[in-house]
Amino acid sequence: MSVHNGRTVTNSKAPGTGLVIRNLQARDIRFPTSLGAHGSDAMHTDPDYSCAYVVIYTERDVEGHGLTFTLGRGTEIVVQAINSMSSMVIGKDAAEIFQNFGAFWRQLTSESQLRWIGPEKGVVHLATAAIVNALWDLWGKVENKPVWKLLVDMEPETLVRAIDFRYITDVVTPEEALAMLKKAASGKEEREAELRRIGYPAYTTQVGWLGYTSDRVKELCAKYLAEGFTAFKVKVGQNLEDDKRRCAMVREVIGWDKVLMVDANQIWDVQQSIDWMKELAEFKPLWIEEPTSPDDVLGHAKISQALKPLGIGVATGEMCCNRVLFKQFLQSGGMQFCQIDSCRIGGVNEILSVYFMAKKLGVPVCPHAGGVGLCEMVQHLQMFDYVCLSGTKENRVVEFVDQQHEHFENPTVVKRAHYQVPIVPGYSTKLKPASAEAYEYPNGSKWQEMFSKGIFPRPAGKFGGN
Ligand SMILES: C[C@H](O)[C@@H](O)CC(=O)C(=O)O
Ligand SMILES: [Mg+2]
Repeated sequence: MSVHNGRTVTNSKAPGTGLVIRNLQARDIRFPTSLGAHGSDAMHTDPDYSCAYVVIYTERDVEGHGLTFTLGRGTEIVVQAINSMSSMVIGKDAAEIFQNFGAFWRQLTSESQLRWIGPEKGVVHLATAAIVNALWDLWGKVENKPVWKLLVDMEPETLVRAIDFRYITDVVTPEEALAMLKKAASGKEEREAELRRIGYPAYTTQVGWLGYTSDRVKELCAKYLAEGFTAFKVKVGQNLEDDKRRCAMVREVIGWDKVLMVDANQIWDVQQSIDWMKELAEFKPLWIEEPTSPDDVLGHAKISQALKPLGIGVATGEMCCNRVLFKQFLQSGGMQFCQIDSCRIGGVNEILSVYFMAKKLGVPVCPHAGGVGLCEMVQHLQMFDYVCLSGTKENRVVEFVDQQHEHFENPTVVKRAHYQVPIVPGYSTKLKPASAEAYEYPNGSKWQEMFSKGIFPRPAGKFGGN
């Protein structure tokens, strides 16, 4: 095998496994979550949990489903970006893509004109994520395995070939990644068996959306406590007195032996983050999430240093735009908890590179999952990490939000606050056809009904924004 740095290797084609991609469809799917303030935080006060949803059709009776998460308005722009990229996928042989996925990923993200509107960030990168996630779903289905198991059983060489190491070889090289996988191979079977028995620990954010009333927050804390949750995340950042009141209220219900996290969704300046968190320190939060701009690596490092004596870590990553930013956060001490997101960077391939860097630099990964389909996807990634790479659950937990699962054909299963291993082949990303039809924006039956009842205004303008 030739471990490479994102370049094409010539001997990679598996004979007789051709799977030509015939078509790729992108759809704008939106759920009206703003009506109940579900998903609300200090910055995103009225999110309509949405996604740009991709279906990849092949010459055989197998499809790939993928998505990238959005908040409503703007989803149409991501759909357009996916359409603009689709010619790089249609007509390709998926079997060839999978054998040398890193080289294909580099092609997709390096298209000589399209890259100008990124590169590897923003709308084009969200579009990349949707396409790449659909390809992994397809791969899992072709191999008849859920994606976590596909990764677990994969030859380390094939897995490493899926990653484009450009820009990160100063921290981790393909050879090192390969060595890490080989080193972690001992104990794999035991960890997989344990995962199948117990699952992977989850924390909940469902209790703490900023737009929820106090009664609702208390009721939900009690509900998730009774379900066995031991870690709870609460949104903060708009009003200090209100934050104190809410944190006190949550502590009153969950007690002091449980874990509390707080999330500011980027609302503060650097010094303001430090000052505000000193005020909230009495509630003993494990971490402050996204205190300031998601691009401010040195600002996060300063906040981390200032809060360390208070026992508060900094968590970030859900809006970290690519592996280069993750590299700098991990190198600089700007994140004590690395929150990969399955849709923000370029899909599974790039996320794997972040897992390798996090392992090398000793930072635990706690995936972000507040969004449509994110719980469905990140469970696969974290399970791979546990079985094949980090080999530990220490300081690690996966976010769980209890929303929109009913729209997926194979939703996450969480029991006793643990994600259960997905058993259906693929990446758990297929929406139920009836849900996709009903919530397609703006022509789906649910949206038409809401427009005619005046619940939402009919969209105006070329892009259909409401
Ligand atoms: C707008 C989203 O709901 C966001 O608040 C999610 C998030 O920050 C999280 O889950 O963490
Ligand atoms: Mg967050």
